[in-house]
Amino acid sequence: MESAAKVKLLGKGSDNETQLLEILQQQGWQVSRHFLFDESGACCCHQHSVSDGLGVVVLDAISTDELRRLEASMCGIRVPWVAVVDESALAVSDIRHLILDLCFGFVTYPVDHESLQSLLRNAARLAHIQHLEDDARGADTPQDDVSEYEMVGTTPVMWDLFKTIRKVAAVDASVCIHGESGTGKELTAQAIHERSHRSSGPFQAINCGALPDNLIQSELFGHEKGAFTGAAQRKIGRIEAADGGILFLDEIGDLPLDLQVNLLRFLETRRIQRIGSLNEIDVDVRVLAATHVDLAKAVDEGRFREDLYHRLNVLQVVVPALREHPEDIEVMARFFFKRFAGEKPATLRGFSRESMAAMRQYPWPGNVRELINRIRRAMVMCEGRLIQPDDLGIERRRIHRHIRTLDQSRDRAECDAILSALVRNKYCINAAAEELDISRVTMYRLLNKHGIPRSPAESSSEPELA
Ligand SMILES: Nc1ncnc2c1ncn2[C@@H]1O[C@H](COP(=O)(O)OP(=O)(O)OP(=O)(O)O)[C@@H](O)[C@H]1O
Repeated sequence: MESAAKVKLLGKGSDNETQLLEILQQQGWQVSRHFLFDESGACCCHQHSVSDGLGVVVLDAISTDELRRLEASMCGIRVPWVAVVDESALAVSDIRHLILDLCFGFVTYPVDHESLQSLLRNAARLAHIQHLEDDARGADTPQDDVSEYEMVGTTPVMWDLFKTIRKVAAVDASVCIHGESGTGKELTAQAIHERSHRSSGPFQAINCGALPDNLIQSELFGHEKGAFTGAAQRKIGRIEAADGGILFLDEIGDLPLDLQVNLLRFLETRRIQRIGSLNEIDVDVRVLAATHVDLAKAVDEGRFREDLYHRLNVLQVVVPALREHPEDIEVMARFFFKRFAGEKPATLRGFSRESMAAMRQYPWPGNVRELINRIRRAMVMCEGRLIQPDDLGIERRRIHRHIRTLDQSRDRAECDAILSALVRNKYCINAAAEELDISRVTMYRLLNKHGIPRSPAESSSEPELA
């Protein structure tokens, strides 16, 4: 634990620091003193980091902007931080957050020598067991917890989805689940299954786009031994295996046309014939299908049978894209953080505010699946205490930062309101303007002012605010 006796004292060069330096030296700590910010205003505490010591950060006369830079920098340093702060500064929420999120503890002026000594000793002990823990941690197994099928969402669009799931689960008709890739279509199908009277029966899922044409027939309907070359054993198909339960046909738009005929026949007769068999078998299965393509268009273009479309599309469920409910991102992020907590380093505590802001503004082309992947990777790779935008692989320059004045705050609120209205109205500018109760002309002026894209396709170059 000797190495933990090293203390880095960081501040803006105040007299308080000079006194602290003397106190710490008297107490026997090996102290080195450093400036928090360089001449350009960049926070340089990471330049002075030690992997085996303690950090004392003096939060005297520090602006909101400096706090943000400090937070980002401290996050990347795995040492226990002790803050020294004026009692009055605890009224500032940014300072409170920095202490709560990143510090082991804090002391206020006038500094009580004994309290500081005991705080630092405890911090040093914590650093010591942290090292032991880090050394002991091998390859943890991923933790897929019991809430695997739990759907998270607190926004009106998600409440609508939950309501629809409950209604649809109560009946036995076919359902077509529409939604972009990774939005949660399969999870929706599982939720319908769980809430339906078939919940004690099987849930069989098959991705119609993932199997070669020659295999999908036997995968769906099964085959008898010797039915074709390579059919060494009898195989029960997914439809038969789902007897008494639910068959989930993902990417139904990819089902080859000849198999669409067979599926339609099954839906009409509720009977199947294994390949190579002359017998028909009664099967009691409810079919849920999912698609990320516009099936009605596929019908118009002759790629999907109209009769099958109507058979499957008795009830519809639309799963919203993540960008349509960005307000859910925070709660989802925390949910997935908990789910994969077993894979994270012990020091990692959560997300920085910058990363939360970045996630809210990112367009999420891969939806919830992409959110999960980015969070999971960030949790494994992050070396600091809070996940930063870089850990998530989301570009920092796209994030709204450094708000200094009331005007800038208003600008940001205006920009956020316009973006949300556009997303809610699927980028229909008239509808968004109407919702915001402004004219089209004003809407265009504001779009130009904030550099907001006029269509989702343009949204990869998001606006940047001061
Ligand atoms: N609302 C949600 N709450 C919690 N987890 C979710 C939610 N929506 C989706 N997920 C998770 O996101 C991942 C992707 O969901 P799912 O596989 O259901 O999407 P999908 O739309 O079927 O994808 P694809 O189009 O690729 O088939 C899964 O791990 C799922 O558990």
